[in-house]
Amino acid sequence: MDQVRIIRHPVVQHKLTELRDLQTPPSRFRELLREITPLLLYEATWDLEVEEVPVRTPMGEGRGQRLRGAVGLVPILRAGLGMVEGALQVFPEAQVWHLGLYRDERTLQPVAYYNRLPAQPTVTWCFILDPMLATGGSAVAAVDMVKRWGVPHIVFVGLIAAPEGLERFRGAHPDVPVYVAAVDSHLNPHGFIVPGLGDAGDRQFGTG
Ligand SMILES: O=P(O)(O)OC[C@H]1O[C@H](OP(=O)(O)OP(=O)(O)O)[C@H](O)[C@@H]1O
Ligand SMILES: O=c1cc[nH]c(=O)[nH]1
Ligand SMILES: [Mg+2]
Repeated sequence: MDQVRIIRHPVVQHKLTELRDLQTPPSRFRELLREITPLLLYEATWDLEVEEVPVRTPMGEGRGQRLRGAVGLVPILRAGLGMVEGALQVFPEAQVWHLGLYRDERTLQPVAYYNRLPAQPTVTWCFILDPMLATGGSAVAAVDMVKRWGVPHIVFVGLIAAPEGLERFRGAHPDVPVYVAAVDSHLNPHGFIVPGLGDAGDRQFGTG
């Protein structure tokens, strides 16, 4: 399987275009991010395992399927926070484990500032949520942390990736699938995705 999947669904692309638009204010940006995340997860969850179970309907006995294994959502602060609510609509019982990473503006290296993952893994599947994969440093660092935690199945779910970042990510974690709505042209000299959408954290929270 190609480990990078671009979700080209028309509804996803419609919402992504509004997210990119510099006129979109933070309130609408947050709403769009909440709306688009379940659509991304729909595609990113095809490989989840199920088990056959009996089900009693008002009309009698039937057979059904139930998801197997606990799901963890791992938003990368800050921007990944905006994807949590939409992801919880898909997995209301998921555990949410936050990772705090920011990119040093000068070196573009990720700096970890929050990680309360317990010693032992508590989930089987882990969906790492971050709208932007630019140089790939933050995504690689997040997967490093989740792998050290010991989760067997890890998937990265984002909105926009840069080709440079995807190459770096594939080099570091070829086993981890990446689902995004777009792969853009390139990174500018400051490490921003072009055309991208700007700083996803600032656009959500009205900062910067
Ligand atoms: O692929 P990279 O080059 O590592 O860049 C991507 C990272 O940059 C953004 O976070 P940022 O550092 O702006 O932190 P913030 O979400 O707190 O604004 C974004 O949400 C990613 O985490
Ligand atoms: O374009 C970019 C690059 C990194 N982080 C963002 O939020 N946007
Ligand atoms: Mg930011």
